[in-house]
Amino acid sequence: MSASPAAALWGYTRGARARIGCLVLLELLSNSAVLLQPLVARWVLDSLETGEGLMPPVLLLAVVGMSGLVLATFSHYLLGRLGQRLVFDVRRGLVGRLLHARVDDLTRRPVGDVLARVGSDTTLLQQTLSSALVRGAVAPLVLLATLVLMALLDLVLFVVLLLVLVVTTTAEWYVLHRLHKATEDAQDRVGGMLTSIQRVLIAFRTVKAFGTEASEERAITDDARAAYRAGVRVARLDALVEGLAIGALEIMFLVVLAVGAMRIVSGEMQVSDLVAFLLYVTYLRDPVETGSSAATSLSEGLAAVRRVRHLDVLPAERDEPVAPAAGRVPCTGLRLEDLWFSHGTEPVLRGTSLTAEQGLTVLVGPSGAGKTTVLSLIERFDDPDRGRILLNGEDIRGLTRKELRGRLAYVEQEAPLLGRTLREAVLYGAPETAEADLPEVLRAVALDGWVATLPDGLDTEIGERGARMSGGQRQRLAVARAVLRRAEVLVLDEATSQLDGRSEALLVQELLDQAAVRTVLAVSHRYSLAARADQVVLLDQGKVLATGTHAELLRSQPLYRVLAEASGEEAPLPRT
Ligand SMILES: Nc1ncnc2c1ncn2[C@@H]1O[C@H](COP(=O)(O)OP(=O)(O)OP(=O)(O)O)[C@@H](O)[C@H]1O
Repeated sequence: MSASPAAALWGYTRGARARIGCLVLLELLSNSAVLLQPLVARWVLDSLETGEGLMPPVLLLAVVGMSGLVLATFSHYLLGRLGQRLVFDVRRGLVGRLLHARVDDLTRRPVGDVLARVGSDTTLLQQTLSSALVRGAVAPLVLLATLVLMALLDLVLFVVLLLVLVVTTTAEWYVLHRLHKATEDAQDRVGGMLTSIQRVLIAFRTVKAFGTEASEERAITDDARAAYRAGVRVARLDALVEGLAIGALEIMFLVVLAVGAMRIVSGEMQVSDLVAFLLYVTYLRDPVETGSSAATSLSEGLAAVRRVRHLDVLPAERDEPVAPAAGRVPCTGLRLEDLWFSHGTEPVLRGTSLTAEQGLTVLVGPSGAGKTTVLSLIERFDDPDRGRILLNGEDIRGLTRKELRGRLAYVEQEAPLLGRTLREAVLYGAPETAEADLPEVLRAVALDGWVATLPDGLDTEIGERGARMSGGQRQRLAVARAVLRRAEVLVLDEATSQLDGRSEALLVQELLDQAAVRTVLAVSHRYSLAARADQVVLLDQGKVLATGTHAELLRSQPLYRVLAEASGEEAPLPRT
């Protein structure tokens, strides 16, 4: 967040500066054509008075007018295209940042707010990065040229006009400063509203079940109202800026007309000079309006940049190996040695050590014991503060994250699915899988029967009527997806929590089959899985209390017995 918003905004134009330069030239050309017109009009009027031929000045006026029009139209199109291109570049950069961010950095942000920053804030930037930059650069030059031409036409009128200009411009800058703050506030409020909507959408069933539609509606409406009020404030200040700009020109026109008329009466000025001067006064409107709308857009853009930068500076996960080449340790599977980890000040893991070799290891423990945290460290979503993790004898910090994750297959707690169709969802992460392998894996997770009932089978779109998936079906598909990766280690977080007895029995069997050829580490509250495991590790308050079989832990660990009994599953072994 070190660069100022203005520097960051300028940074976004990298790669397009030559195009911006060409557009500035094009705009200067089209404005020059416009600025020539009053002088040619004066020539027309003088020709009328002196009786010289009218044709040359009228023809020149037409040519100059047409050239200005063509150049302005072309420039308008090119500016629009440039804006789209620059916003595309910003969005592409942001998407890259988001996807390479650290899990914790991104998941702690409300999704709605992230969406607002990537969506509406970047849309605001579009205008700023094209029209505002180019026209904002050209407008002062055009204004200067107009003023110089006016000064050459009549110095007294010019001084009068300058006084009005200074007063109104000062007022306009003051309002612009307030507009800048108001815009930032309005964008923040839109982000807040989207966050509230996202919260409700995620827990929509709970909202219905608890009958809280009305209170949620009130809360979101309050957010929407706050966004509305902030937007109205922006509109008010925007209108004020616009009004000041137009009002200033009206006053200038009247003052110039009055003073000019007096000067004609006293013989100090020609009528054709006053007409040309008045034309320049009307032309003043253009660079002043363009300048003020460029300033407005720049102000909005800077507010947007500030919000976009919050995402744009998200540090990426480092992906180079960080451990010194300490050499291999003779062990297989996963070995966790004395892991310490904290999210803040309080450690979540306090010297966790465990070994999971080929076979099924089930990690159990009370809620908040640190089970998911252990899996996060194995996947290197985070690195431990102390201790190390070995994968088949190698310190995982000696592997790139990509390499490490390629050797693991992970099923996260909510088992979210990615992909448009069921086929894409199951092949996610293993797209090279042969079509012939799919029936077997679907059978293994007991989804073959359900898929057979769908008219479009695996091509059924997820989320559409035909494929509304239950939590259990989603979990089974997530396990199938992980199995297809044929990784060295299968890591599962509560992968059987939503299954009925029959599907669970099938899935447990599949996990046992997997455990016959690879290391399977499963966090589970289901003691039916623990009962079939090669070993069970009991974690409590970030420490391993005991390791053994289900029967051994039932006998020796009161906490394990309490947890097993509380799960309400099949009766534990007799106590000693
Ligand atoms: N991103 C985070 N920031 C701060 N604290 C966190 C974060 N993630 C987890 N924690 C805390 O770390 C502790 C361990 O959480 P973890 O999710 O590992 O427990 P768990 O054993 O998997 O629990 P459960 O069985 O309920 O899923 C909890 O106290 C939790 O509140």
